[in-house]
Parts: sequence; structure tokens; C-alpha cells
Amino acid sequence: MTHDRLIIATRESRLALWQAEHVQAKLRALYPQMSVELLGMTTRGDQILDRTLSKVGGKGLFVKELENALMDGRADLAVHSLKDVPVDMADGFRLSTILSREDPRDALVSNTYPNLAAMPPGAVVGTSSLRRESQIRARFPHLNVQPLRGNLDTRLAKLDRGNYDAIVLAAAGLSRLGLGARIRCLLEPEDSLPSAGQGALGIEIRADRSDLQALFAPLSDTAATAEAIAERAVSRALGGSCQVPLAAFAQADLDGGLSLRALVALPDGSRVIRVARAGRMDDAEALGQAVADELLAGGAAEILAVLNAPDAPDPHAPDPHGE
Ligand SMILES: NCc1[nH]cc(CCC(=O)O)c1CC(=O)O
Repeated sequence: MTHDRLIIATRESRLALWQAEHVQAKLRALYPQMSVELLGMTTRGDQILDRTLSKVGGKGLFVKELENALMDGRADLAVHSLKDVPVDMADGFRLSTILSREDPRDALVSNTYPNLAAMPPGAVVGTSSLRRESQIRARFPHLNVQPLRGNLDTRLAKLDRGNYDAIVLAAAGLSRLGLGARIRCLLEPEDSLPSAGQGALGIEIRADRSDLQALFAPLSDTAATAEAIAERAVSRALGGSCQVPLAAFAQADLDGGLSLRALVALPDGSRVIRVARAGRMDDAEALGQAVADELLAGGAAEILAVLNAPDAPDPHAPDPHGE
């Protein structure tokens, strides 16, 4: 099949537009004859910013409208921050391509403190990610972790207004928006193990568009793909709920090896179950599954049972934006 024209469906936040434009530029460079355009859309997730998104549909809310555009042919592909893509894709869709990964670490932004260790008892750290919250509480129990919502610019504005002493964000999002200078320090994986897919971009297509799969193949990054497969296998095996503090971080090496670290925690940081294992890039899914099994056997099953119980306390309305 030949392609004269490709349409990229995208949300209209600054981060989403940057990501779509990044893929647009790569496709234009690969296929100079082709017209590659963006179709900007507002999703339900963008509209409902003041309510508990996990209750009205979770991460899927941000992709539904884009998927409708793919389904009825208004667009050919959608570009996502991989960590926002649900581990189980909606029927009829698939991730075709995972692009090279930027810095996967979390970053501390503060107008006062150079790092978390320098913050005094009671200092306020903003994050709405249960994954970040539980790890900060475990390592720095004297800090006061408070919810923080909104897109990147909104969150930085709240910090600058003095509502927080520091906030934690993904380094990749900040650098994509030209805000890398605001990073005071990067959090090492020992202090804040990243979320599955953090820092990577994924292209979503309709499952029947194998023509596009082939067309995008040159954009695919082998290491990032293996890492994402392993990390997402952990999330999938553990239920992928955004009510559960869960981190999964894989690193491929040049010899085809793949190391994977993952953790499941209680939101208050009083329990953190950690597993690390090494495997092979070409067996990434199995490595993720093995790590998930080891987590479950090591105490994660109890944590999941507590957090997924029907009467579990809602920690503070976790925000898919928070990841
Ligand atoms: N839902 C928010 C979101 N989705 C992707 C990123 C950052 C970029 C990335 O991790 O790829 C962020 C912001 C954040 O977590 O601070």
C-alpha cells in the first residue's frame, strides 16, 4: 500500500502537541514525499480536571476520542506518552511502535531545596502519583506529601505560588517542554523507581493497519521496546490499577541483556516490596511476568488485596495526570 498522507490524532496539551510534532518531524524526514498532518482533539480526560478521573474511566479517558478518530478513518495514528497508555489496549487497537526513550527518571523541582534529603521535617512535596508518594514517604517519612494536579504548566505554577516546597515530575516531560532548567535534581531509581513506560513514546494504530506497522518500523527502538514490554508485563500481571503504588523500570544493555526492577507499596510507605531480576531482551515479557510473580509471592498479593478491596480508603483521588 502506498501512502500520500498521514494524519496524527493528538490531544492539545503542550506535552501532547510536542510529542505529536516530534513524530510528525520524524515521519516527514523519513518520507519527504508524504504529507503528515496533525488533528488536534480535546478528550473527556482533558475536560474533567476537577473530579476523580479513576472513577469516571481512568487513563482510557485520554485515548478514547483519539481511538474514535482512528476507528472512523479521520486519523491514522495517535502518539502517546507510553506510561499513559493502558496496559490492555481497547479491542481493535494496538501499539505499533515504541520510540527511543528519554531520561526515564523522576525529577525534583523546587525554588528552595536542591534535593529531597535537604528538606526539613514538615516540608511540603507535591505529587498525585501514588507511586511517587509511597516511595517518598518510605525514604523520607518526615516530609509532608500533598496532592498536586493539572498539566505540567499548572503544576509548576502551583509550586511558584508557594503552595509546595518542592514537586516531583517526570524529567522527560520537563525537558520536552524546554523546562529542563527547572530540574534541581534527578531522583535515582533507588529513591523513586519510575513508572512503566516513563520517558518513552508509543504510536497507536488500528489493529488492522499492518501497512502502518511496516511504515513506522524505522522509528522503532529495540532497547526501548524490550524495556517497555518487560515493564508493561509487570503492570499487566499486577492488575494495572492506578489505585496501587506500582513501579517497573527495565534497562537493556548492549549484549542483549535486560535488567528489571519493580516495586509495589502501600501508599503511606509503610511497606515496599521490591524485586530485581536480570533476563534477556528477547524474552522481555517472561522477565516481566517472573518479576510480577516474585512480587506477588513476596507480599504484593496482600497489598493488592487491601488496596483493591471494595471498602479500601480512597487515598486522595489518584489522578491519571499524576502519572
Ligand atoms: N500524565 C502525565 C504525564 N504523562 C507523561 C509525562 C511525562 C513524560 C513521560 O513520562 O513520558 C507526564 C508528566 C509527569 O508525570 O510528570
